[in-house]
Amino acid sequence: MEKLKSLLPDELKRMVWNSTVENLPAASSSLLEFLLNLPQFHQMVRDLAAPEDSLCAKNKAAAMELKKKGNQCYSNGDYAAALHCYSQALRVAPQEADDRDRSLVAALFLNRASVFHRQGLLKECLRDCNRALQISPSYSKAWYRRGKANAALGNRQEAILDLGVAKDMEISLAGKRQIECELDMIISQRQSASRIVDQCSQISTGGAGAGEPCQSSLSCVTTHDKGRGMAAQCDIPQSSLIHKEEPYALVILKSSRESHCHYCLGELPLDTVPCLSCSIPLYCSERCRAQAGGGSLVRHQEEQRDKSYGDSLEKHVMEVTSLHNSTTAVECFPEHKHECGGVHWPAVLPPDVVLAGRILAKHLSQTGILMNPETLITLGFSHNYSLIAQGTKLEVHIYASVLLCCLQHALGFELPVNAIYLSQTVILLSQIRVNAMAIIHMKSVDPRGPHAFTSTVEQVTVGQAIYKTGSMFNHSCQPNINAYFLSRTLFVRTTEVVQTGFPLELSYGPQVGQWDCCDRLQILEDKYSFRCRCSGCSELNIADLVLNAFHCANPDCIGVLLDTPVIKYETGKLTSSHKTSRLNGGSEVEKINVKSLVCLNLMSNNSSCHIKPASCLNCGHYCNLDAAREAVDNALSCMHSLEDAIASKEIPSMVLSDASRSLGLLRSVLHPYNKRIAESLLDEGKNFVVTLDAYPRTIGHAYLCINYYTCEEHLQAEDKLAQGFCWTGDLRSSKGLCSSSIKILEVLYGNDHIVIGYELIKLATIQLSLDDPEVAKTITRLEKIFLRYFGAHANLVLPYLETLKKESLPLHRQFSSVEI
Ligand SMILES: C[S@@+](CC[C@H](N)C(=O)[O-])C[C@H]1O[C@@H](n2cnc3c(N)ncnc32)[C@H](O)[C@@H]1O
Repeated sequence: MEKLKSLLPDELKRMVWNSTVENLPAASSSLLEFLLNLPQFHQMVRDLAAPEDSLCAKNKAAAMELKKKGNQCYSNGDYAAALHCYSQALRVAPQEADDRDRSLVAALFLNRASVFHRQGLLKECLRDCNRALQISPSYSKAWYRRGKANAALGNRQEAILDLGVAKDMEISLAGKRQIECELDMIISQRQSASRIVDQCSQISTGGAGAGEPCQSSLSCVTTHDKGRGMAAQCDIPQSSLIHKEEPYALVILKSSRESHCHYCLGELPLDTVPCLSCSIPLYCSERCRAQAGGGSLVRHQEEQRDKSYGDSLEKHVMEVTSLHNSTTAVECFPEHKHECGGVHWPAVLPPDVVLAGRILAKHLSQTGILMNPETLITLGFSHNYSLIAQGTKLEVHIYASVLLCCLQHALGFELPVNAIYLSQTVILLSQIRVNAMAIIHMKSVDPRGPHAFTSTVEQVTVGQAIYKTGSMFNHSCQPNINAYFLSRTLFVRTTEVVQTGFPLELSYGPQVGQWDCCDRLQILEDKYSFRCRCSGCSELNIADLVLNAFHCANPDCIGVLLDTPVIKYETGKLTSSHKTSRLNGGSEVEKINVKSLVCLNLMSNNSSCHIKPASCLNCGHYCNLDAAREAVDNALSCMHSLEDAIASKEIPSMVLSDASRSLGLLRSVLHPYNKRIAESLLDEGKNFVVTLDAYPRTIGHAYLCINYYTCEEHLQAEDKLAQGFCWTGDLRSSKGLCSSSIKILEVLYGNDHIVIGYELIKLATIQLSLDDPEVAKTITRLEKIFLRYFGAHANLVLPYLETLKKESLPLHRQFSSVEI
């Protein structure tokens, strides 16, 4: 990209930089003319789109090498390494490749099944046997392995049938005898059968609450300040499911490519299913692969059935080896199909460019030839082209040109590369910038796993997608709806009662309580190019006043001292409207800060009255803010040392006591609800990814929730200390700090905000570790908050909730039992 940019003449760059929607075709025409005459551009497109030069194509030699390596690892008992080799081999093995007259792919599936069997992963073993048998129905070893896995799973009847087929197919006498022994053993066991369920069918068919109907009470309205948006057509109760939608187009993010299914975005199982024509995507099941356009298994050419079995065996063979039983046709757009076959571009281009390619391909497949390029704009999304920064504009143009040429390789000349289509693709990319939604999943903890408490629980952005109706919801920093995802499906739920005609607005990211007004406005302008006009940014609210405030110099006064930028934004609100928004936190907050708000309101009504920086809004006391800032910087550097110590998993007691002192200092200089007391000093939860096997279970337990919470922006200074105390085993101190951080969050966000829910998870796990019966109350409150945000889907979104509930039951009973 940089190389191409550097080759463009300055005049052309200026033309693109200064282009508007109106003169876009002229700029596109000049750019395209230049690029199409540039050998480097053609080379780049060839590198990305020509399958013959691609490293992403299937490669039999590489697959054979990996198979050999896998076999060595298997013989040495290194099953994890063998599994890795076989999975990699499956990724690059061509479907039609043979290995000693047997399908190479079938042999690899069977080898991987053997590894799973050794590792006790019987369902994975069974699925891989099925795959081997669908390609090679007469693979006796695969029938044998299937029989053994079914027997171990207690599926006695299936096992008997499998081994019956294996025995019939086995040529050697010794082999037949061994199978007979197995059969006798199984027949003598009396266990009931159960079939295994497809990996992601639970989500796609529902699971608890997934069948919940939507309230069809939305209408699309237009306002002068926010454009189109959604509003309530009638009064909608809190926690109602108001919208459910499949994506128009979706792309997985690079960071999740090796860990999540490229279609449903669920976490990948160990028995991954690769694309059959290229080595890029991985799927969790054949069904997802078929839906994405990654192809379906085909029967190996040598597999001529010249043998017939008895009736029951015949039926069994047909059922197991049928190529269609796992990929029942589901109506969908095969979104990977056009970019498959070993081309590089889906692996190299940024996700929003790949997403644009998927949208174009879908549009083309639905409408036939793109006769009228104007129809692209009528996809109906708003865009921010004229507001994009100059440098970014140039990149958008070059990416659009590359994408069009790559797509033409796949789709042929139905997709012409000309100025009109380039302009449309540029607009499409600007639409994606404004309308694409980040698909966020919570990384689940398997409560049944042997290391349940060693897993981290965090929010992971796994994909980016366009939802046609979902994109119509406007933003508010004080949202009244919550958007979340199960698999790739978008769900939208009200988080409060919404009256008829009121706008239904979600948060695009920043919320009141999380950042102050100035930061929120900046983020929204940078990312979405709009000036937010929500209630949070136009009406006074407690959180915006206290987030960056200092403590009054008079220790007995609880009024706020504001810095100059905050004063600018807060008084700006007053001139535009004289309203006071939610007083989060109820009576306590009103007591503390209502005076400040009244003071601000008075000033707004009296133009001769000005808010003075560094003077308390309550009592007028002056404070030296420079000295206060210096003290804060020193305290924060101690907190950073604690953060480093936690990351290195060794916390010297000095660091912990310095951090405790610093917290005291922060509390004396900053307003009690200042963001920096509450703010995360850590980036993400990644520093906390630790194996807790080495730690006592109680600490591990308490620690889990901390991992969880670090995904949030706001990890309190108290939180940091709470982590430190967890590590040193001082769970009581940890619990105290956690409780005070909840109090701050209640003021900033309101009592039942999801952020409080995340913090309560942490409190509950600490309480569980302490055998504290109060945990019952914490979990009841936690459930109420999750119900508000996720309704009946709460347990699907965060399966860990169920684990917590189960763990707390004994304590709950103890707490509620009658004294005798
Ligand atoms: C995802 S679209 C929402 C639908 C859009 N209003 C439309 O007419 O298509 C995002 C765009 O809506 C507008 N918008 C959304 N929330 C807004 C807000 N709080 N204040 C001002 N404009 C907003 C901005 O133009 C933003 O780029």
